Amino acid sequence: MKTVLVTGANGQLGQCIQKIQPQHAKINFHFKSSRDLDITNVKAVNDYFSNHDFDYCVNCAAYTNVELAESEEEKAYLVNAEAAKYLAEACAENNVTLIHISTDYVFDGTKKTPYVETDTTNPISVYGASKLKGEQNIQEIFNNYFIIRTSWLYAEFGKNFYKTILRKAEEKANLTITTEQKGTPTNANDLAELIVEIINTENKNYGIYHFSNEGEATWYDFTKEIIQNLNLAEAEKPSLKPIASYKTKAARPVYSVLDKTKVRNIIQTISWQESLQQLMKNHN
Ligand SMILES: NC(=O)C1=CN([C@@H]2O[C@H](COP(=O)(O)OP(=O)(O)OC[C@H]3O[C@@H](n4cnc5c(N)ncnc54)[C@H](OP(=O)(O)O)[C@@H]3O)[C@@H](O)[C@H]2O)C=CC1
Ligand SMILES: Cc1cn([C@H]2C[C@H](O)[C@@H](COP(=O)(O)OP(=O)(O)O[C@H]3O[C@@H](C)C(=O)[C@@H](O)[C@H]3O)O2)c(=O)[nH]c1=O
Repeated sequence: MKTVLVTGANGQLGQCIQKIQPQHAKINFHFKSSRDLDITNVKAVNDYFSNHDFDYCVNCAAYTNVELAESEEEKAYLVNAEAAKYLAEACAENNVTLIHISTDYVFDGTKKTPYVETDTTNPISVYGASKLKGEQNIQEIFNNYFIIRTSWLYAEFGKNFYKTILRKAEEKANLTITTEQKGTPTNANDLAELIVEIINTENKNYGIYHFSNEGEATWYDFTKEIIQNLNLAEAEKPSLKPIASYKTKAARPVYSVLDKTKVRNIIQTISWQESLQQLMKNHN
């Protein structure tokens, strides 16, 4: 039996892990929402670790509003960098393995081929910079971590681009979506499977890993695929127009496809289209 703390458990990824809990009876999960355990409260974190005997901490807690982070820099760094340090310190102190999630936005997007784990980071947004600082803080403290960088997460839970498009489709809004960035949409349910696989196999190959679904897409391509999979007659579908750029406060990498060679030693990866279709078959 392994005992696992999941922080930020009511977010998108946290809920995906909660969903598969019944299939993993050998894991004793402690799901903690932001209300139950505020990871920026160092005393609360240390007390919680002292009172339990965890094998793993899966940190799903984060400040994820890329736009708002530009004007709430302090808050973004507190959650994404400082609190990641508190968790790493508590993990080091209590001999707990930390599974921490990071992002493709740690890169600047100037590469033209998939990013490998050792590529130079150079975030171009506050969110990306705060997540990178979180990675660095963890690495300075100990070695027993998995930092999983992923991209463009979506699921049936929480707030994400996929759900925004479903809502707009329902409203029959006219969609104008950018072709400026290329990355890989990733079903957060697949990331949840990877995390549980690491725990179940007691994988000790610590380090940074890149994980996403396979293939590449622009946000426009992703939207087109979502609309194609909607259970609606053609006439009922929303109109969709590609645009060169969509005005935003935060800059986003124009290219952020991740190389999955390393993570394929742990889990098989599937194409983003296949994973999207599976999700939409079950939720439409
Ligand atoms: N979403 C995406 O597209 C991507 C996400 N990632 C990373 O994946 C991870 C999971 O993201 P995702 O599930 O989508 O994010 P969500 O925003 O859906 O969930 C984050 C959760 O963290 C909680 N949280 C925020 N502050 C604190 C705090 N101080 N203490 C405890 N909990 C807190 C939030 O709670 P509340 O709502 O109550 O504040 C929320 O439930 C994050 O590390 C993110 O950076 C990486 C790439 C892509
Ligand atoms: C709503 C909307 C957005 N866009 C553009 C804006 C932006 O360039 C792109 C993506 O929009 P979003 O703001 O929803 O996505 P964004 O918040 O940038 O998503 C990111 O979230 C963080 C947490 C990550 O870690 C990243 O991997 C990535 O998933 O789509 C349109 O072109 N049309 C629209 O109607």
